Amino acid sequence: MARAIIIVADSFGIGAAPDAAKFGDQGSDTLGHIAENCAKGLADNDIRKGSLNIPNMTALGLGEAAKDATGRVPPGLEHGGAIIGAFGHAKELSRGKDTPSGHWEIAGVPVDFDWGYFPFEVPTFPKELTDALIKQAKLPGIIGNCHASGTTIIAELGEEHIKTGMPICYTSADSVFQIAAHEEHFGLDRLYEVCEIAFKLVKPYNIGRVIARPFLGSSPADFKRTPNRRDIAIPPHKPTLLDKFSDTGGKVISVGKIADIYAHRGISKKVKASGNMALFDAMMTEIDQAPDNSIVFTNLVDFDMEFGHRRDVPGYANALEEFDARIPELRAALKPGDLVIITADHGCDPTWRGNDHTREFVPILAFGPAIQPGPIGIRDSFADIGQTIADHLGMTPLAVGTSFLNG
Ligand SMILES: O=P(O)(O)O[C@H]1O[C@H](CO)[C@@H](O)[C@H]1O
Ligand SMILES: [Mn+2]
Ligand SMILES: [Mn+2]
Repeated sequence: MARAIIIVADSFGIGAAPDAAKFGDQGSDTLGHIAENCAKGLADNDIRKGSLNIPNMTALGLGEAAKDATGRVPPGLEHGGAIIGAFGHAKELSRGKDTPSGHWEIAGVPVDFDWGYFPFEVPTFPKELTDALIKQAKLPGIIGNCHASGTTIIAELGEEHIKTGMPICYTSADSVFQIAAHEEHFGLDRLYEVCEIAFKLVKPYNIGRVIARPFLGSSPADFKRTPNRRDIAIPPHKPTLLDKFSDTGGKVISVGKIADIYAHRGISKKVKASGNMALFDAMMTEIDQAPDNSIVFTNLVDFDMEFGHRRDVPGYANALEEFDARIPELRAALKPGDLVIITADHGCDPTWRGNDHTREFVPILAFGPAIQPGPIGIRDSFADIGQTIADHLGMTPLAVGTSFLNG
């Protein structure tokens, strides 16, 4: 009688990874820098104030895990009482610090090859690629053609896009080709269709994902991306925990963008919602209904998309506090054979230069009625999470990773 609940707080790193310098990320620390800013009163706004207030994750051992990762407990996360979770930190074996690499590694499949990336120069996309896209998708042209933050480029080019009908194509330090277009003027189905064409065209460049980024509004003051984002992703190169578990009759319930990230492989049910709290609500409903022998797998994307990439420290702090406040509700809903793991897929330090991810350790906070609390130390791969879940669910061990249950 067992179930597993995985929650990826997207981008919630807890300190620079040993190989962070390779990425220009030495010294990055998503949690630590947020906590420091909060403690100094630099993350006060209308919604939140003062020190980072996340008592539930702190009681699960987050401060101690951060201390093991960086040498100090982030301010506000000191904990006097007993720690009630199994806690640790994990480094990433995969070569990239992107979302698919992090998630696939969590599910036992580290990414041991290099994704393709587009160069920082402008135009960023090869001419053959954009020419083919314009021709095959019958477009009047494209605009953007650079590295950009999605919200900034919509503000800059949204009006031109509406006027000309040319979609906004951009990329980031991730292996992505993103297309932003107006849901009404350009049309949502048309955008999805253009993305499908682009997905075929970027294959030779080894690009991991094409992402449709629809938006609404009439001027830079009110342009807003809608929840109709769609990721078209390359499937994992080897069977993941999800594939193996589904193959043996287990049920995998995706909440949020999990299904997209695994290219819909090994998924039994998909639930979507917009915003971390709505995703949490959806997750609670699924936990309530999920049968024995199931995995409820949730990605909370706002941490990354709304706050990490946007370099919004108060926003990130508030999102952590909102999430933390719901942990008692989650604990109360657990059944005897449940294992919950809270983790992340990479960092995205909101105090860091630029607007990209940061190469960091991720936290592992594990708990459940029969899970022994205490340190699980530094883990050599995110794959230890998948292996632990395989162990908990009584599966044949995965090829990569070491279970931290009872040991
Ligand atoms: O700036 P936006 O469009 O949110 O892009 C972000 O979202 C992409 C996919 O998660 C990443 O590549 C990152 O750059
Ligand atoms: Mn991510
Ligand atoms: Mn991201």
